[in-house]
Amino acid sequence: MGGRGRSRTQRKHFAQNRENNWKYTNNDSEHQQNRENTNSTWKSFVTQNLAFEQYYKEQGIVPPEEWGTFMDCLQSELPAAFRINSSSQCYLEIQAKLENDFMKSLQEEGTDGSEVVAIKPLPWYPENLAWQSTFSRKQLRKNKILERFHEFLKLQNEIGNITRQEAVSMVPPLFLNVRPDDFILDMCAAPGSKTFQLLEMIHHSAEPGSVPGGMVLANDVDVQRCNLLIHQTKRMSTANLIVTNHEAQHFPSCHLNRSYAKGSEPRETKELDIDQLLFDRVLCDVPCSGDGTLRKAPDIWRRWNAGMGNGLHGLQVQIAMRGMSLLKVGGRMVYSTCSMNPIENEAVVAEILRRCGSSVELVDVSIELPQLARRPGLKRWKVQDKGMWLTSFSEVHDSRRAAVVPGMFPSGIGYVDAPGHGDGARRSHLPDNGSNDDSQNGIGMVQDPATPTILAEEASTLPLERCVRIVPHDQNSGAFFIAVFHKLSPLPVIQKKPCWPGKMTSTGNFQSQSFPKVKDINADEVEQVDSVGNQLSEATMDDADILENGKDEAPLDADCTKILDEKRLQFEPSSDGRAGPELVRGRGKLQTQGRWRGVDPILFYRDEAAVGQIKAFYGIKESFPFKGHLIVRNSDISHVKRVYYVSKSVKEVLELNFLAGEQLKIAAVGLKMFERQKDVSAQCVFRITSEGLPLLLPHITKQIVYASPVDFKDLLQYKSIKFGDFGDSEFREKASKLQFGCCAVILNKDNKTLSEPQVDASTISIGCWRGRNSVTVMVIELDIQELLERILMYLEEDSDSSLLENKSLITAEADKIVKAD
Ligand SMILES: C[S@@+](CC[C@H](N)C(=O)[O-])C[C@H]1O[C@@H](n2cnc3c(N)ncnc32)[C@H](O)[C@@H]1O
Repeated sequence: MGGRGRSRTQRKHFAQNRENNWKYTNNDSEHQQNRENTNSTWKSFVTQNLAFEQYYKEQGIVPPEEWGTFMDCLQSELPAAFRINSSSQCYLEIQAKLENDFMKSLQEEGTDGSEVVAIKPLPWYPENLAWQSTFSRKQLRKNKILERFHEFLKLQNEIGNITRQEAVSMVPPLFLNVRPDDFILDMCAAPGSKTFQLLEMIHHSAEPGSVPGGMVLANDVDVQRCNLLIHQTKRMSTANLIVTNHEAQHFPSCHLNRSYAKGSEPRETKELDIDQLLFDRVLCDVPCSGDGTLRKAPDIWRRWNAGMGNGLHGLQVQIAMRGMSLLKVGGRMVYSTCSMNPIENEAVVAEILRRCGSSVELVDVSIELPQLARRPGLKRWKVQDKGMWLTSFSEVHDSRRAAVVPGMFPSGIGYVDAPGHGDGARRSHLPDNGSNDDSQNGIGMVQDPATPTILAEEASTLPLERCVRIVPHDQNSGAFFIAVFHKLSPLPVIQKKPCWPGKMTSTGNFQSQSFPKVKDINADEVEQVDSVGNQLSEATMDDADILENGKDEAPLDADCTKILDEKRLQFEPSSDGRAGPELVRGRGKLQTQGRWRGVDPILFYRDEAAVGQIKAFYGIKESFPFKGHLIVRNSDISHVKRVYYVSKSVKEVLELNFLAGEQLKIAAVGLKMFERQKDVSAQCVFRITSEGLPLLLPHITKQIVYASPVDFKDLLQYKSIKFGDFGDSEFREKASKLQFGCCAVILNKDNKTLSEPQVDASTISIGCWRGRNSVTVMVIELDIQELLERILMYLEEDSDSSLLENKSLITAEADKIVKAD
């Protein structure tokens, strides 16, 4: 399929098979025409919504002369985009394949005879790591000519070498300026594409076998989506991740509390580096109406209404405020949505600035990512409620004050009902943020109650132009909104202003109305929350609050490893990995993780004998931080099935969490490094997992054997080979001298004589099982397929004809696997 030398006829056929979704003209009548002839693949969806058009025209999110182009773009399918995982072993190979193979083979001939680029790196993404094609995902699936490229994307995505992700969704993590040692909180993380990106960033420059100093704590309220996130991030094989399941607006504080340590199992917590869980970077990619994804999810056209954004504003403010309180001084927080609605964007940013006052600044990022086309944030907008346009809170009818709050308006100014209200009497302003009167920022614009209110259209005096708006037609993408905050000092004690539905009384108190299950974010930080004006301090969470929050949460299926495990186990002899904690639950015993019922526990693995046996069997070097870094998820230590490895950073957070009374409800943590095997003849019952091997390999001195390219290929192809059938006598001899049990087979690319194990970034290795008479591969089919393809590529470069003879066999094997998948 495909290939560099594709003929002209093929190219024309290819051109006819796809829509021309990269060419736009500026002629408006043409646009109208285009819109009427909505492209065929979208016929099943209505791609119009008059309320949408009326709303955004009125909000002025693009100038009137661009409206046609904007709508045309929204009504066309989104080009597919993907990111190369820079921490993957073969990311340079993937880059080379895209540049040297697909970029050329997918080129299309333009109408004027010129070549049109079909895939290209996104110019604003560093190091050519992100790519965009001119085909939509649907076209990739359906178009025969794109089949080879599509198969490539699918395979690399599953393995974790690339992540298919909408281009603009890659932007927020870039604005976080992540460093390898950062502690990062991803507050609304599922399904996890940005979490994956954040992990890539902290792992980017890590040497093989080294663990970066930072960590990512990825949180989501939705259990099912949390499971997706865990599945997604498993492809990363990282020891630096914790996944939690909380409402972000109530994300717990973890404060060192020595009293919790009493009576619990002994922990190595004498010297904790941290005594409070705060983060260097916080990502608030909040739930939103999502109309920036219309090109990818056209069903939103049908569902869209202005109320969607209004309904989310309060929650978005709460989540962002909680994020801000968990951010370290000097840290950066990114607030983002895939919505175009100013109520979910600028209005939220303005409210954060008003609440945080001079503790926080909105960062001007105009010189960052210079190639990214963006527009400044809006300073003026209106609120639409029940079809009515409102320019200030004074216009909100009493009966609607539960739904429309002052913070939604550019000034953020609320009003109290003055005597005589209802018959057109004057209204006076309420203090917005008493202790943060910062006229430069436009904060605390408290008007003299005697001054008559001017009901002119409001404009914010906050520097909202620093926000980043990405509109679809600037670079043929989805729409996104991003705001970057810098925390300058601890959050001040401020007059708290409610943002949830409610009503101001004439005494200035706020009567909360129904906003079920959503407390004000600052509730976590104040002693009493029932009226405006409570004291706000830095993050402290009352334990009782957490218990209360936890009560009605659904039990979490913490063992999300099972999706992948089920695949893996098909090829792994004697594995008892299925007997996970969910089976224990099946027998009627509900696991508990501290205070969290239905969640598998987190325990440091302190079985000295077992840990010592693992260490001795694989000859794990003293220099490798091992003891104290192992975690199990089963309270019955005698039945440990999986052992997870955690980085120093994650270890610290876990230890702090224990000392804080297990505030965090942890769904997944660390890297699965060992798994128990049933084979009793093995000296060590724990095998090294495929995901654990790359990290451990540079640190083990035993159970390693080097294989020639031919023997390595044979192993992958036949899965199990008797000692006598290996071609290389040295390998045969060395393999037969290994102890029974798990071993690592390393590809000796150059057939060198190696006395010492040598591991670098290009080392290819697989986990195997040394049985009585044979060696058996313990790798899932998908990885086998990828490895076979890489070896094929390597053989292509090699001039040894005896190796080349095997090429067709390998290709056939790889094809067989693709088809079976
Ligand atoms: C825009 S999506 C996040 C996308 C994600 N950051 C990514 O890049 O893959 C919003 C997420 O917020 C979650 N969510 C909704 N309400 C939440 C809350 N109160 N606390 C935490 N997460 C919430 C949803 O389950 C959803 O997964």
